Amino acid sequence: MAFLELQNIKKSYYLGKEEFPVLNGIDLSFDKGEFVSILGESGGGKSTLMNIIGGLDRNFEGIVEVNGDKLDHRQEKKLDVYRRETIGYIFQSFNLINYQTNLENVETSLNMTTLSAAERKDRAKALLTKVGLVEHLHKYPSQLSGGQKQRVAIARALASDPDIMIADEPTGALDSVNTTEVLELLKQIAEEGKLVIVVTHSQSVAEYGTRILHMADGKIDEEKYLKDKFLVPENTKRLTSRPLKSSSIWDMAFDHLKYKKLQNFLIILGSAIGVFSVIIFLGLGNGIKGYITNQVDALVNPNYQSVVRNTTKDKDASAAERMQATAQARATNYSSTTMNKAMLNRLDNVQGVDAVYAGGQFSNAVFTYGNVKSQPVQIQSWSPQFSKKTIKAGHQAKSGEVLIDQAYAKKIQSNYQALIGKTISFSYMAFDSSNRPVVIATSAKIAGMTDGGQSGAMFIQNWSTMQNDLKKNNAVTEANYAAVEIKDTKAVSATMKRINKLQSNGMQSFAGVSLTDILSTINTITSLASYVLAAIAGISLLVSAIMIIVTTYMSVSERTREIGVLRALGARSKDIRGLFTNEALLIGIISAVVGITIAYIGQILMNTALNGLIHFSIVQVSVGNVIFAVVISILIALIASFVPSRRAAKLNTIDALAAD
Ligand SMILES: Nc1ncnc2c1ncn2[C@@H]1O[C@H](COP(=O)(O)OP(=O)(O)OP(=O)(O)O)[C@@H](O)[C@H]1O
Repeated sequence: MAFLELQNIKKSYYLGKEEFPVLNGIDLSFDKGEFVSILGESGGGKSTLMNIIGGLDRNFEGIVEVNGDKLDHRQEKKLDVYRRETIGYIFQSFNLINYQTNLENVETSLNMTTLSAAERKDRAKALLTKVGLVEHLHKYPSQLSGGQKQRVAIARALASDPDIMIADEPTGALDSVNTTEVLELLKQIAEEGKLVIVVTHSQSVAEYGTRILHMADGKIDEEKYLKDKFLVPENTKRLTSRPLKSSSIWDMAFDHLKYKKLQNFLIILGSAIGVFSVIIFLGLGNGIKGYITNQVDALVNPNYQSVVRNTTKDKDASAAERMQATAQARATNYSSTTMNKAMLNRLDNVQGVDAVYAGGQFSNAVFTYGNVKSQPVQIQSWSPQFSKKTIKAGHQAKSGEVLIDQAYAKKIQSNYQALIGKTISFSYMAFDSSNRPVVIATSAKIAGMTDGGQSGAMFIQNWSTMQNDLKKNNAVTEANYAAVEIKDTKAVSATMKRINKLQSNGMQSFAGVSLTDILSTINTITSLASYVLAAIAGISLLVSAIMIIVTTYMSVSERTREIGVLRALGARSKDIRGLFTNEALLIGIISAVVGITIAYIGQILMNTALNGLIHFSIVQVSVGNVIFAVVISILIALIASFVPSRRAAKLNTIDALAAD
């Protein structure tokens, strides 16, 4: 029984419904050790027959039997294995992979065997030595002559130790010297016991073989035996094949990435800028939120909240609106705004409230030192709600003392701290029990200076000192606001809600805005703004996605032949998809790393630059932000490469090999 048998092979091409028969029933048998040349007119069907023998063409009629086993052309996986183990291809136009060295080209075929890395390297070197290219191992195909390229291709075809070597016009692009050298190599391969089938137009090339077949009109019309077939050595050690290793697919993707340096550098730069901007905006959002919280914490203690008596009947008014109404009512109907003991006790009994501190706030206070008058300001009693950090010089106001605003103190004299201990006069407006205005004109020792920052100027006395002045002038001494202490920071919001719900005579009793709520609103707005900015920055990621799509498409078209060669060597369609997906993934990963690095440097630079101004790290990139950016970058690369990689994987091998 022959090693390779073709029985009644028929093949037609169709143009619409019109049939163009190419092979009209071919019966042939081949043995190992034969060197068979196929001659024939152009368009006679030689290449078509080769593709069928080589397991590239699946649409034909008839039977191909190899070593007694029928080859099932419907099973793609089996054909992949068949090409990997049994067939070696040599093409007229060499079809070497241009971004791999000669050694790597041969190794690519060996990467589909179970040999170890060292064994693969040794075998690739030995094969290139055998074809006379030991000095050119690390050169690229573009650095070789045509004859040398074809010898690399022969070494690659031999790498997996196939039984059948198919060469379609292997000398078509070579001069006579190189032709002889290549034919000698092919003859040597046949002598080693392989079946060599060569398609040629040249009678002299055909004469090299052991048998000549002539094709015309899709049939073998002549067959001539020139010599005996070569003896097949027995028990030759065979290589075991395996699918292309995934590490090799990564290596190839990386090699191609390096080969197209400039193009990929630009894409990576574009994507990295996108990643950088997204991270920086998210980090800026964190920083601004942190900054606001920090600023507010520096001014007020979140565990103390201001509460005033409610004066409006409008139940739908927000707590802030009701507080505003009370502030206005102080000037027109003062007695409606004061809180007596019973009211303060009521507050104290609210679940979550740990203590209640009564206090007073009066507007239209004017301070006078020498002839330096202040603007009309508010004077208020010290509340535990205030942060001690607001006192910039001196100490808290004790009995008979007052804390004055630092900016005003500076206006009085430049060495303003020398004012501590000096007496200052001031007046403010209060009310008597009949709601008539009473001017409190008094004086106090300056205890120190405050800086209210964003919340404005702060003039502060202790409540009992203020009450004394009020009493002396027959003004109402009841509190007009209270600070409630809520020790459990998490309970602040809920406790304030309870206070706002308390009612008497059908209207709410109190009004109080939780600073925590305001803060969380501000923080929500800041987060939103930073997400919007990050999303805008994300547009550049979209652009990079488009760039990846375009380059992967371009890459697929440029590398169509490479795809064909890899398939002919036995790579599976999913290996081809992996090749392009991996390259896009590498771009995504490198972009993320570069983007994160620039963002990290940017964060340091921006924080250093702004630290003098705000004493706060305004960009605070979190680990979560970084992970988010990496995931987005990789996802975009994956999604962008999805369609082009699939297209590459689905390419028909014969068409791919015929690509220009
Ligand atoms: N994909 C295809 N679609 C339609 N017709 C095709 C296709 N491929 C090949 N043919 C036709 O099939 C016939 C045989 O082509 P094939 O390439 O096998 O011939 P060949 O003998 O190898 O020719 P040459 O010596 O010029 O390479 C030709 O007439 C060709 O036009």
